[in-house]
Amino acid sequence: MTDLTRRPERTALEAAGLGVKHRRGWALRDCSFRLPVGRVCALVGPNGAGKSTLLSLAAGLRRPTAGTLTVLGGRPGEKRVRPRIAYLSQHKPLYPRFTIADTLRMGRELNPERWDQSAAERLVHAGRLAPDARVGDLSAGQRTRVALALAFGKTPELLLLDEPMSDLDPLVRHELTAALMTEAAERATTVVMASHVLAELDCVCDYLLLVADGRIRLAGEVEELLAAHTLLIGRHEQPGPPREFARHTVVESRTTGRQLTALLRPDGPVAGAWQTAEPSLEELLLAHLRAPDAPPLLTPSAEPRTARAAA
Ligand SMILES: Nc1ncnc2c1ncn2[C@@H]1O[C@H](COP(=O)(O)OP(=O)(O)OP(=O)(O)O)[C@@H](O)[C@H]1O
Repeated sequence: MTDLTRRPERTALEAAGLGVKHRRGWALRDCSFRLPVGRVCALVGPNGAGKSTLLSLAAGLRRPTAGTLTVLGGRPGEKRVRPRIAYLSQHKPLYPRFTIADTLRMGRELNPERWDQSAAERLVHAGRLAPDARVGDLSAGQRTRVALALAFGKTPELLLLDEPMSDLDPLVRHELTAALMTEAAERATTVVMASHVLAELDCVCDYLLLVADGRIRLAGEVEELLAAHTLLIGRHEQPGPPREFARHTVVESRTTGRQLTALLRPDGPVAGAWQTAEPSLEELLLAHLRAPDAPPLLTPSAEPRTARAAA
């Protein structure tokens, strides 16, 4: 029976045929995906894959060369969208002459309707930073904390973070990740977080966008993407992949001595005497990063609705 009380999931980001061309080539090409609201999404890919380009498009800082990107139902950067987004770029620009208190005051004045002073201060206090300390005198990690405080204080519906934790020590990284998760859960904030630290994404993100060479390779719920793959280990002495794999999608297959390890997207049961397991998120990502030509996979919630409507 159809549940009529169930509202369709709203969309935080939707790309259709999205492309960005720089002087030397395409940074993003023919990207189509959807990110539903309320997800914590890892944005993963090798250096130069197009992650920062995608985030800066979503923040309204640059325009696509081709296709469209919709953010919270509007155009990136437009007046009704901009106040609902916080974007922390890799460079975390802050005014070095401002004190921390000045910086938070600026946040309050620029976002009078949404500002949450206590959310911003909680983060500053947890780092034992003095409000009268000058931003220019802080370490890189301390500046990251202040930049995150500014982003949290804005109480965004969509938080775009470009490698936010890269210059933090492990303890602070842990603490700030926990704070981020608490704030996101309390307000049902959608978070998109570009990161290279694969092991740390596992417990944090429930959605994944994998970009490689400017194209979307994987998109969707982490659980569904993991469940669609199987890791196989077993004895294999012939050259090339085993014949039993022919009807399945082989993402990656490696042989060390007589042992074969493969990541498959199986189409039914896999014949043969293999040890099988569901991959960890890190195993899934590493295999796809090593095999950029593997066919892309989008789960149903990550399929753009505009494309479906047009079909
Ligand atoms: N302003 C620019 N002018 C010319 N090319 C650019 C510009 N910005 C990015 N690019 C190119 O676009 C591609 C994607 O860059 P982008 O910074 O989006 O990648 P990334 O995935 O964020 O990489 P990283 O993990 O190293 O931060 C790269 O080839 C880069 O050289």
